[in-house]
Amino acid sequence: MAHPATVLLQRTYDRPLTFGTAVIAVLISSYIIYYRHIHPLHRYNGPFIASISNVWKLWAVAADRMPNEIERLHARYGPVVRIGPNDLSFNTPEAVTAIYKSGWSKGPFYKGFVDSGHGALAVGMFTEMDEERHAQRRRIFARGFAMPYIRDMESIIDSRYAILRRQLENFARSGEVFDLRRYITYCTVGVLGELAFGEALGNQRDCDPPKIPPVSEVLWAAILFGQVPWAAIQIKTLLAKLPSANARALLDGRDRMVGMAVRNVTARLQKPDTDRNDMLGMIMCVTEEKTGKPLEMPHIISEAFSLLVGGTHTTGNTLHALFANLSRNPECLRRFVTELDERLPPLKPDQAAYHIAGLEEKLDFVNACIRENYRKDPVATFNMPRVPPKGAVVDGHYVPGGTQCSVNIHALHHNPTLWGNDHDVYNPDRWYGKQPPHVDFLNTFNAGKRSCVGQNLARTNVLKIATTLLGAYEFDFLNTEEPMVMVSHGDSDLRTPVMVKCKLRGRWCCLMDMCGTTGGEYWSKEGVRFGIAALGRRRVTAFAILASFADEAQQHPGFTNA
Ligand code: HEM
Repeated sequence: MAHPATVLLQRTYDRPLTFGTAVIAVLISSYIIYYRHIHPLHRYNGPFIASISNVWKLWAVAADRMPNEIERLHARYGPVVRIGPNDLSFNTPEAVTAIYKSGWSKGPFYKGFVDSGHGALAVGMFTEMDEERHAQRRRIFARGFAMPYIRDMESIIDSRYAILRRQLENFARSGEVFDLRRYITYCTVGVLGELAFGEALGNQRDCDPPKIPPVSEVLWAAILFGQVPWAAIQIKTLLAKLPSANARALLDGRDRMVGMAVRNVTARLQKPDTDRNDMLGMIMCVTEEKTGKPLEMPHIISEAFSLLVGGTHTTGNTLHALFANLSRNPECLRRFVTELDERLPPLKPDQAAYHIAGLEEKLDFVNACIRENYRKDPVATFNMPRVPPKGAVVDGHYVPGGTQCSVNIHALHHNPTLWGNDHDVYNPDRWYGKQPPHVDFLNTFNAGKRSCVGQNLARTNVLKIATTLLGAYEFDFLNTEEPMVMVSHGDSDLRTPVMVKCKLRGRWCCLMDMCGTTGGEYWSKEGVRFGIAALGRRRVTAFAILASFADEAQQHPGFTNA
């Protein structure tokens, strides 16, 4: 009788397909058994598919649902969820402290942001995994993002707001309906361009959409690649071959944006002696701490790329959400405007916006509205994993070294144990009262040494634009019955338009163009303009000023000259 081993070999030889299938089945079962029952994260709950592959994360990003899905998983499984074979998600402030304030490095996810196959980009501040090199790079940027620099540059920032106001004043005059989001986007992109590159980006004057940096597409691609960084190049090749316009747009967006960064840096290098103290100029002047050499071109381009990605879409989207939230809460809008009227003097006729110095301190309810918007609709909503070098405890849970740990900002801001069951409701009053939520509950700009370096600029833009627009114009919001649809490519994007009609509010009505000093840059109420015209443009009389415009008129040089 033949030996059993010989029989088995003989059968294997006879039926190779069956044997092959059996081997594959054994390997797959062992893989699943390992990740489900032996792997150090096996005791953490989460979707089955997430425990054995990164397919769940890929799906959540591809479907634009990552933040909402993470929120849903926490509601189901509690404060810690396994969202990948080697990934844990948390949703508590204690976890924010442990993960982001302990100096852990960024996880392999961030390799998705480094160009896969494109020569121009090097590792930059945002993607740098080495903490020491990151700290050096961040020191370079520190001056450019500090509040004193932003105050110094305020007149340049305001020059962009002046264009925004002229656009709105044209709409006020024509009575046309428009989508406020568009004009805010052009303005915030313009501001970033001025500060970062010394020249406007995005063509604010002509409102030319192709000139807006395609940040959404870039983030979508980077975040998708980041879920499986070891397969980024293969995914890119696959996407390029798909007969899908969306896939093309994704890849084109990334290439277009790299192109924008290269163009801006090249243009800036050609005028090294410009007296404009922009951020790129600062970066070009610095030298690497260790070598004493100036930064090489791919590094400069990479930092320019980070500024474009980090600084444009985020600020614009925050403001879009703020206007959408206020328009759906008329009582909040009324209190916001009343506080502006009570606490701020009218803008002077030649002032495009309020000065940032002391502005926040003068306002309470306005700050609560902005803070609540940062809470309910944070825009940076991709998972931002950090990796402990060795085993650590996060919010009472043991985490082995090398695990990707993250607190999704949206999930934290919608954790019912922190905010109550009305976490989906826009309610600025939750920031009032004897016990407002702890400041650590809010993590819009993330925490620790890799938190948002541009937050001073972002906060400045949000506060100045919101106060100026709502102080100067009365908006008729037209589509407030439509639900606010936020889609997340990783930076949440308000898809619902903010359709408005606007008119100048009486107390802001400007006499400037009546006095003929600005070449018609400002608009005035028809009735008053009429009266002035009859009297001659430079003769502003008490008749024309009437009581409600007296303050503005008296501050205007044209008044004293008249
Ligand atoms: C409302 C507006 C903004 C929000 C919500 C926001 C949010 C964030 C968040 C959450 C991070 C941390 C990302 C991570 O850990 O992976 C970050 C980093 C960063 N942000 Fe912002 N940001 C905003 C505006 C800006 C602006 C205006 C700029 C530049 C002008 C900017 C530039 C950056 C850069 C360069 C980083 C990387 C910092 C580092 O790794 O050290 N951001 N931002």
